[in-house]
Amino acid sequence: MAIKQFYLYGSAPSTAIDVDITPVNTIDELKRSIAAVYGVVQAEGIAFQAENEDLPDLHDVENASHPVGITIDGHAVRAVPGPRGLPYVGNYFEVYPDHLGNNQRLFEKYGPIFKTTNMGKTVCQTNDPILAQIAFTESDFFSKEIVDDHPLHPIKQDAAGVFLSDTHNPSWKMVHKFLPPALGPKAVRHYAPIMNDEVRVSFPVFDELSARDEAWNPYQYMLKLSSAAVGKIVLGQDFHHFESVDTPFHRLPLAMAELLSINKKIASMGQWYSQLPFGDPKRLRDLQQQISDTIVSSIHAATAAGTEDLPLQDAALKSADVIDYLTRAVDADGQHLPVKNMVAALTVAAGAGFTTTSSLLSWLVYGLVAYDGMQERLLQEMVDHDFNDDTEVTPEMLEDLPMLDKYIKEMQRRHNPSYQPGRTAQRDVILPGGYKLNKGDVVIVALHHIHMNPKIWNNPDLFDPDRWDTERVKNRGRTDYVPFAAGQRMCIGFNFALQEIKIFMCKLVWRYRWLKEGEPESDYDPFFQLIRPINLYVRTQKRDEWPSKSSSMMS
Ligand code: HEM
Repeated sequence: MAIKQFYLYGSAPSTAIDVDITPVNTIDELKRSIAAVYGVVQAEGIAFQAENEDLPDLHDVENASHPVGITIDGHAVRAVPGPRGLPYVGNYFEVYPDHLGNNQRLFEKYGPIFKTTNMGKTVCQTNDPILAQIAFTESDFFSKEIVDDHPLHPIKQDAAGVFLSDTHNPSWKMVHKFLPPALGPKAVRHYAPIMNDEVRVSFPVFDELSARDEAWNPYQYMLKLSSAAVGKIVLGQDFHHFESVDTPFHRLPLAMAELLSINKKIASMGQWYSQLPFGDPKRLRDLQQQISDTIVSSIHAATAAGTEDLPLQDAALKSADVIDYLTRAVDADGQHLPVKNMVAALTVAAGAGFTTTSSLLSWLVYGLVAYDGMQERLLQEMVDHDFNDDTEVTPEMLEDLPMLDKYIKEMQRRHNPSYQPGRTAQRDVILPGGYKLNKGDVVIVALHHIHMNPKIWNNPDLFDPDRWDTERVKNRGRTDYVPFAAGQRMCIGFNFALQEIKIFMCKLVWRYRWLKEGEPESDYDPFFQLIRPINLYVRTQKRDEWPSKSSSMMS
């Protein structure tokens, strides 16, 4: 038996442990064995050395007379760097309120991964696409496990299966079997008419706002619009959001938006705060109950309709809405999704559905008034495709609107609503670059900062939809652009979101001219769980003329 002593370079040689290298025949096999012992994610990054001499071949390692040091990508193995914190609050005042700006500064100072502690919660953040890909891949190394330090911990809910529960919880597998077919590309196509109707219903209100010629805050109305669509398509409910300019919000979207806002605050304040029996934590629990009660009533109403059971894929195409789908859909064993999972999953799908799309729609409106020429180019594309006031926007039409597509892609690069999907180390792990994590450490894939990483994106601050036509962007890496995350726990609603947003944008850009009111404020709301614009005001004018077709389209 050939036993050699190995240690992680960067630690003292006295920490070396015995490893039996008898079964190993090549240097690559040795690297793989060592990777398995130490949890090195990419074995090919391993190199060996002793007494500051490189040991490139197997026989060099075999003949070494001292403990063999292990380096990763030419680096010593090191803890994830980060700023020193203050007692109790940690790095809170260094990160908040401008967490996007401050985290950018920390990436510039510490490199592709850094660690901060805020009020007792410690997370690592990465803006590196390779590290992101490793974290996003459900594996022996990482999983979505919502531990105490995870940003979703205050609203963790096992029964939800999706979004708010651990991948290892059996409810994830269960809900993930039932919910995605209802949000897959085919199912979403059959919701296009409802999406057209929802935006049409909003016209009298936007007409009235245009006639008043007053400045208004688009977020409130985009929230009304996107929650109305999700209310109809996911929950089968009419929220009556567009009866007049001042119609109040339905209590369900209001409760969900408040819940997210409170969660962001609780998550940034730490574990002790979430345990309080009064104040924000109590309000959070009350809101959760209120939302669940409303959804239970919707399920009862759908079940009372007594429709036939159908296999998952058929149910997805024949159901009137997602709630109708879930009450009818049965799996290969003829089983329904249990009601407790149904309530929680519907709550999550509805909440995830409209909070994200309302923020993105608001940024898209922001782009119409902030970025020169965008509105004109989007309108021209519709003119060239023979749009008119009554055009029913179909999924087929959307496939042939490249400007709209790249405008939305660029907006999700520059101002994506979601920014902090977290994954948890399942064992002690050594990442490329030699960064060592302990089991239970949380890595946040900083979506905004990947999208703003100058190593990936030329001139990342510049809003430039045409970059999507360049070879560099077309040939980008798999995790260079991840607005919906990646891997098994990525967004299952992205088909829904993109179709809805495209239909709404077509209709709203066709019908209204969007005008700047003051200097558009690109600042985001630092106290919201998602990135949404704050203090954005616009005015609209109902269009009464449109440009002519481009000359290239005349023939
Ligand atoms: C612009 C719109 C949207 C964005 C940017 C977005 C983004 C994301 C991201 C980043 C995740 C991963 C979260 C994590 O890993 O912790 C996610 C998950 C999810 N999203 Fe979306 N989303 C959008 C719209 C929607 C819509 C419209 C729906 C449903 C109607 C939806 C339903 C979900 C669900 C259920 C999950 C959890 C999947 C799972 O846990 O396996 N999303 N979304």
